[in-house]
Amino acid sequence: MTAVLALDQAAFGYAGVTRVEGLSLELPEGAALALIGPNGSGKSTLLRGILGLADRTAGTISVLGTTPDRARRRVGSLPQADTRDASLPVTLRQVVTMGLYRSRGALRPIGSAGRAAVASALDRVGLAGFAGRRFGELSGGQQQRGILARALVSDPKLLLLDEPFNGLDRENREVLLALVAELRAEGRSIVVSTHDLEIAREACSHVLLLASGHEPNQPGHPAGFGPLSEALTLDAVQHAFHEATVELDHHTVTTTRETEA
Ligand SMILES: Nc1ncnc2c1ncn2[C@@H]1O[C@H](COP(=O)(O)OP(=O)(O)OP(=O)(O)O)[C@@H](O)[C@H]1O
Repeated sequence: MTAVLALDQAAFGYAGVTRVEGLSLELPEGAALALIGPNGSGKSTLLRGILGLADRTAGTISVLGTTPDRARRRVGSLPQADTRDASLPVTLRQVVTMGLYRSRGALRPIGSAGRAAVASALDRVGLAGFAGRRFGELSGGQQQRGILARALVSDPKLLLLDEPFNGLDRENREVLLALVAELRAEGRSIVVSTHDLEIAREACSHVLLLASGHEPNQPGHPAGFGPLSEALTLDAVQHAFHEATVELDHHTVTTTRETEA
C-alpha cells in the first residue's frame, strides 16, 4: 500500500532557515496522525511543508505518492484560526466555494456540480442553513466548521488540520470529532496538530511528538513516532514538552523528570 505521507530525514523552514528537522515517517492510507509538541516546535511548519508552502531544507518528502506541489489539489487544509480574516464581507457560501478554486481556477464558473459540492460540504459540517450568512457574523465554532467545509469541498484524500479544536466549546468539539471519524471511515487520511492529548487519543491512529530545539532558534525535532498506542508514552511526552503541564490518561502531568501529579 502506498504511504499517504513519507518523510525521510526531512527538514522544513523559511527563507532557507530550518525550523523543524530529522523527520522520518511513513503514514499508511486511512491513518490519522496527531502532531503534538510545544509552541514553536514546528507543527505548523511541517503542515506547510506537506502543502509545499514551507521550504524543504533537507531530506525527502512524498505526499500521496508524489511531490507536495503535485499533490496539493488532493489535499484539504484548515489553517490555524488566528491566521484567518473574519472581517472580509463574504458569505459562508463564498468562503466554502473558495475551496473549489484550487482545483478549477478562480475564473472558471462553478456550475451546478460545484454548487452541489458546496451545499454538501456545508451539510456535512451541520451548516446547511447558514450558507447566505456573512462569515464574520458566525460564531467561532461555526467559522471553524465553515473553514472545514472549505477544506472538504474539493473531496481531498488527505486533510491537514492545524489546531482545529482550539477554542471550541464541547458541542463543536464533539461535532468535529465525529466528523474526523467519519472522514477516516471513508478512507481519507488526516494530519492534525493539537495540544490536547485526549483529542489525539480519541481521533488518531498515529502520533508524531515534536520537541523544540534546546536553544531559541534551534529547529524542532521528533521525540517519538508510531501507532498512538505505542508512541504516546509519558517518556516521549516529557521529552517533547520539557517542562509543562499536560493531560495524559485523564491525569495532569507536569513534565519535569522529578515531578508528576
Ligand atoms: N512564516 C515564517 N517565517 C519565519 N519563521 C517562521 C514562520 N512561521 C513560523 N516561523 C518560526 O518557525 C518556528 C516553528 O513555528 P511553528 O509555527 O511551526 O510552530 P508550532 O509548533 O506550530 O507552534 P504553535 O503551537 O505555537 O502553533 C518558530 O520559531 C516560528 O517563529
